[in-house]
Amino acid sequence: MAFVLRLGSPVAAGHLQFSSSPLMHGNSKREVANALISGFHDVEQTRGTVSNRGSSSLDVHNHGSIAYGQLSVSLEESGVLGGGEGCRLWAPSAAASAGKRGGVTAGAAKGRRAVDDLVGGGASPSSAAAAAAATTAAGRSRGKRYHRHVANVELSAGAPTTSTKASANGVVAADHDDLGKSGKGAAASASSVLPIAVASDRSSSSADMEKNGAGTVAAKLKRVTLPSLSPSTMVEEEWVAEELRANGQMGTRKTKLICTIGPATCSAEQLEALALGGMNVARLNMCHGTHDWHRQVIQTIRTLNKEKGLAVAVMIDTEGSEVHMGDLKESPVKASDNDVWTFSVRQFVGPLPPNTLMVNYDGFVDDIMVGDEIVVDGGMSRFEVIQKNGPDVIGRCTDPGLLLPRANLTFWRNGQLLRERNSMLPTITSKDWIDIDFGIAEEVDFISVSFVKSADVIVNLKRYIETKSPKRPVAVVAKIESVECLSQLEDIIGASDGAMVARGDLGAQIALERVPAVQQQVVQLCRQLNKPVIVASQLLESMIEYPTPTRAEVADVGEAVRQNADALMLSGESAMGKYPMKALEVLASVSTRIENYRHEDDDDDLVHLTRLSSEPSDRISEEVCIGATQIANNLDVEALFVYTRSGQMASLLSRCRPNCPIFVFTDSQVVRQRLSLYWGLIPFRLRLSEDMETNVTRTFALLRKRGFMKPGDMVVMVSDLCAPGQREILQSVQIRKVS
Ligand SMILES: Nc1ncnc2c1ncn2[C@@H]1O[C@H](COP(=O)(O)OP(=O)(O)O)[C@@H](O)[C@H]1O
Ligand SMILES: C=C(OP(=O)(O)O)C(=O)O
Repeated sequence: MAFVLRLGSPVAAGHLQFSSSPLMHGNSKREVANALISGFHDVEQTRGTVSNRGSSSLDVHNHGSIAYGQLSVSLEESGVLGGGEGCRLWAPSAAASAGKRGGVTAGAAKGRRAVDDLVGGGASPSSAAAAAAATTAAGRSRGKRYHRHVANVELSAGAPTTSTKASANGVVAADHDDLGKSGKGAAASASSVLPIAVASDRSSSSADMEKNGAGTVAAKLKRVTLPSLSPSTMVEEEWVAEELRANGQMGTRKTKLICTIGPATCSAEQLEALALGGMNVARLNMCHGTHDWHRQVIQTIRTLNKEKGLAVAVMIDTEGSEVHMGDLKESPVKASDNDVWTFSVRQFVGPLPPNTLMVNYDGFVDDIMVGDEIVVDGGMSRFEVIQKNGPDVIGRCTDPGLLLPRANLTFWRNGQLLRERNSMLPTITSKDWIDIDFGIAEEVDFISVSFVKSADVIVNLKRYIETKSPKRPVAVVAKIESVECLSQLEDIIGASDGAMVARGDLGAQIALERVPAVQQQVVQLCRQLNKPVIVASQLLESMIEYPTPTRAEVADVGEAVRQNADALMLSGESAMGKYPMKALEVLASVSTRIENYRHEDDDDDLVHLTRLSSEPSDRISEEVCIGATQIANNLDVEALFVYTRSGQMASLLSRCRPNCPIFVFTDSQVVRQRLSLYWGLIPFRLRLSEDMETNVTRTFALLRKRGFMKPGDMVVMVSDLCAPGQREILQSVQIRKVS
């Protein structure tokens, strides 16, 4: 059976307990603890009028090879869960403890709540997203450990009042023939307390639970108080306080998130909300806005990093020699079937004539012929060229749709992409060089280059950056979006510091059905070549307008996470959409859930990683990281630690995609920011000592205070720092317990 928290459930002051469910059998203590803690945070976020400022405790223990856990939260006041959005599911419940308790079902999960169904409660068959997630997980489980991070909810104190009962309307109540004696009692008392629905899960009966020793969980639990992050407890030792200030609050999500900043997100408050909501990199598209506007955003992010101890990196994205429309008087404009529009290379001063669009590429009128097709934004709308008239090309709309400012334009003849003089346009235009100089001067972390067609352009740009800014290199990311680059992927990615699958323009240059395969190929190649990879464009496109994603969008995000991409990027969703914060939340929650399912796929992943270098010192670094990952996975440790000045060892560890988080300690904020883009890395800035033991003590203290670690946790440490008094780099792997 499944008890599931329902949005708007009344809960009474007293004790709220989350227990790990029998479906978590076989999970590690860490996974159980993470699931419970994440459940706790979910309740915090959705608690509505409930105050859970009371005490909380987490108990996790092993019973044989099986981990069990319980999280207790005491509520100071009665109230209603959920504040109008978000409903978290915990299921199933088969615990045998007596007393009043209640679980309530999600009922018909809709919209946003469907995303939350990915928690995997399995109690909401009406939710397509939950079904899709369940299918994916089941399909990938291959009979191995089956991670379902679910926990049940029991309410074990304080009888609710009639009024709270009445407020939980619309909840389905059903019988369940599998209820064991205690389960039935629980359900009966629950329904007298709170309305419930019982979903079937025959594999997890209370008998199972008892057989596995859960009935005695409470008696055996080792009690550990949840770490508090209140400022008063942070300042015992001055240097720890300093490190904490420098390193802010961070999560353990492995997939990194990039937000394009635009009018919807450029204020200091909005940027702070994004940064605290999990944005790892802020992207500025140089197609839009002025340098003054971009500078303001960059400065705000730098200030935020300093004041909040964050490491949000900044990426500028060049416009490139894309052919696109100009700005529109009003936006967006709709082109209807058979409408006649003029595409002109004239520079209009003042308002545009009706049904007229400017085109930024002068050669356009020479390249194009009557009968060709003009495709806007990869298919948002289409026009057939019916006439050429000096600087104007007249097109009749054959496929109605929206015209957005600066929308990309491609030209097709007989079903083939037109590669006339437009294909000879430079990858980096004179405007782009000015933007690149701006980026270097503003000390951005990444420059992503649009429409890369060969590796040369990347090599030249990197050389240019090195001469302009020898002390502070800026990483160069190649955008994979032109048809020409597909035949040279290995050279281009090899020459770059990372790649972006820019699916928007890519989908305008190749058949749409090829895009998923190219995405997978680029993601895999980047991992082989040890370059971070970003999956970009239309991940949550519908959230530009609507507060909830479509099921298909959730599945797309899930697939990119499953492929182990380093980062996901929001474009219009965060730049000019109505719900930038919600879009970021969806990326964060879907990534976290899908990451939990990913381990089963990766058992022999490491074996198939090609070796990167034949240089002896590089070979040693690689093997050290591969070995450390294997140890960490086999021992199921809580975390990997890496001490690094350049970030190289950290990137090699990220490439191994270990099961646990990777805490990186570096003394450079620049390196720390750059590492923000890499999968699984949680970079901290630390004054690195030459004495490794000092570093170890400091990092233990830092992570204990942060609440990431507790005494006794096992970690695997990798270091390439110099030994005291020695010049030679000493690479080491240690297995340590947190003291
Ligand atoms: N700096 C900005 N100023 C104004 N609008 C922006 C800015 N950045 C992005 N946008 C808006 O967000 C949309 C999506 O962003 P993005 O995908 O980066 O650009 P594009 O659509 O040009 O490829 C843009 O079409 C534009 O409407
Ligand atoms: C990310 C992309 O680039 P831009 O936003 O510059 O069009 C894309 O085309 O997918």
